[in-house]
Amino acid sequence: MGSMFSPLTKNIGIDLGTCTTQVFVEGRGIVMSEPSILATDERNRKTIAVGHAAEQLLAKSPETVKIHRPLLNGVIADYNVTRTMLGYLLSKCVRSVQRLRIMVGVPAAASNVEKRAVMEAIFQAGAKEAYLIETAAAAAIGAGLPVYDPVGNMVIDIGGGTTNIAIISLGGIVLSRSIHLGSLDFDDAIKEYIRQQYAIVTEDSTLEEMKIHNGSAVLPLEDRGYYFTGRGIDDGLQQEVGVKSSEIYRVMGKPLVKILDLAQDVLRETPPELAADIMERGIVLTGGGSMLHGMDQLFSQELGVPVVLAAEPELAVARGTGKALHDREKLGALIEGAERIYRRRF
Ligand SMILES: Nc1ncnc2c1ncn2[C@@H]1O[C@H](COP(=O)(O)OP(=O)(O)OP(=O)(O)O)[C@@H](O)[C@H]1O
Repeated sequence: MGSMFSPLTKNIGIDLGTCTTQVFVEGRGIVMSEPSILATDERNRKTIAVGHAAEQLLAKSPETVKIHRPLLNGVIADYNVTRTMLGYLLSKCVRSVQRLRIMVGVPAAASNVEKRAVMEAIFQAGAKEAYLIETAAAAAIGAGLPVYDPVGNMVIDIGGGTTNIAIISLGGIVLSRSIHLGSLDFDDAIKEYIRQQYAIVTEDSTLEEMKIHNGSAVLPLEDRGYYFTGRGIDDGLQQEVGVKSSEIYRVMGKPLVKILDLAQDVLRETPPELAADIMERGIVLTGGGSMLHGMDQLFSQELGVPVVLAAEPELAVARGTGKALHDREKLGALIEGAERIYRRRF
């Protein structure tokens, strides 16, 4: 493998997320974090903006612009848009002459077809070598867990559209589960509540802000109000409403319970000697969704296990994919890879 030593080869880890795409370049760290959004001009179907720039267009919502969110529940929903978005984002991170070796995280529940689509998108975006790793394994590595040691490590990665849970030991996955449920489902639960309770509809960005600023996974000590404007369902008029933290806490309970149930199932199925390690060493939470206020406290209370939030939890998967690429010889069982044998133009 002479190419391994080529100075032009760049190891790149990507968290191709439902909400955010993050790029880790070996030697530089996280170089990009952009919303997984692409905008096209409807008149000629051309791409006009990607990431933050596309998000800004969304706010202005001109009629000639169509906004695409090519990922759903952690997997590719629109292949062509994903390929274009990835190619564009990568072109901003690396020089075209560089030989790219790329690793991307995929949920445990991704089908072979879904995995092939990710692999193909990586090649089409310019990679010479493409690798996949389960999202939760990448998160554990990115969070700095001792995944090679003969101890049980448990990680729960709560993203926008998926939650991935894994038990890792001796450089391999002992058990992993994923569910099509994440922090976007908290937004949906709040949206539905506001619609029913106040007969108001509001922007997705407002719902997200409400969740981040006033949401809580545990009963909030201080019941603060969040004031926002929305459009009345009956009269179409703008009106201001205040929603309390305790209301937001209550409506998020349903999706939260499903994530807790999955974590409980995983713990129940974990071999006893590894379960004992986890009871002692605790569980690590990663992913943007884990940053919800009180999430670690809730998991700890309900599972009866110490729980810690990783440092910069939203970056763990991207960091982990990059680190795993560097250690890919050691992590044979954890990753799938292929070298491009044909060249197509992006
Ligand atoms: N401080 C915060 N409190 C609560 N939620 C947050 C916070 N910060 C970010 N989030 C939520 O995290 C989610 C995005 O997390 P992340 O970037 O890990 O997901 P993703 O990787 O795009 O999704 P997936 O892994 O499901 O494909 C968003 O729904 C966002 O609202």
